[in-house]
Amino acid sequence: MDKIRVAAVSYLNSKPLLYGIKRSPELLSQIILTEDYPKKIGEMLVSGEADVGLIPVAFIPLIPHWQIVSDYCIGSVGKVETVSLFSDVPVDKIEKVLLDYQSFSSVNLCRVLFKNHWKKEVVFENATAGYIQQISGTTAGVIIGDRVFEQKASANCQPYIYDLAEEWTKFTKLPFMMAAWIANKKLPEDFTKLFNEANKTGLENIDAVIAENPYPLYDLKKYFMEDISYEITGDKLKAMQLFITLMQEL
Ligand SMILES: C=C(O[C@@H]1C=C(C(=O)O)C=C[C@H]1O)C(=O)O
Repeated sequence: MDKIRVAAVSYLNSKPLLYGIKRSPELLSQIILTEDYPKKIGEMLVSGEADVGLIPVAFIPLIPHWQIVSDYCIGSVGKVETVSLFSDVPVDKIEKVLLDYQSFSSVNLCRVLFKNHWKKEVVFENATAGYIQQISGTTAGVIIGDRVFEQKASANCQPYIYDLAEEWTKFTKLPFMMAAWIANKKLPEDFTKLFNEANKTGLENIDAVIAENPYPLYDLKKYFMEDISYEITGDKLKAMQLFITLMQEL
């Protein structure tokens, strides 16, 4: 059989899920693993360049035969820390929002929140690399992933930081699921079983995952154990459905 092409998010939040995959010779002999930023890997699943990916759930409507293939995801219950809207002014004064080119879920989440939660019209602009320098005055910006920690630590960090996962939970009383392992075709069951077990290995060995990824800007134990919520639950699936519905109404 051809190797299964697996695409994963290259951020810190995915390290616990990838830890066991990278340590399973049986799995590694069956796959080709690529790591990139979330929007890129979502596009790879849509175009058929990958068979399974830890992709932003906002891509689901673009994948006809999508299926979730693991019990684990990149999710949150309230605050997540790394899906943020940075601004010089409070949300009611924002006029324009630069949307992170690396994201597809959080940028759509931001639009859903402006319309339904903050009930405020603003101009959205799809940003390109370097956009973080343009966040200023009434122009805010969405930033996701490790760059949020960098921005918070930088001398020119904005005074207002809205955690979009927390705002979603305030709005819906639900958790959130930004990304999940999604396949664009049916995959062999013995593969998905092995894959799921490998996902769990890192979550059961968080100290080893942290030792392998030293990070000076944030407490990764808190990040992996309290901020990111990795298990897919009924409420996360409910949140995903609601999010996709609201996104399609934009
Ligand atoms: C919590 C996060 O969730 C991420 C946000 C995504 C998105 O906005 O499309 C996709 C994958 C996740 O890695 C993060 O990036 O820190």
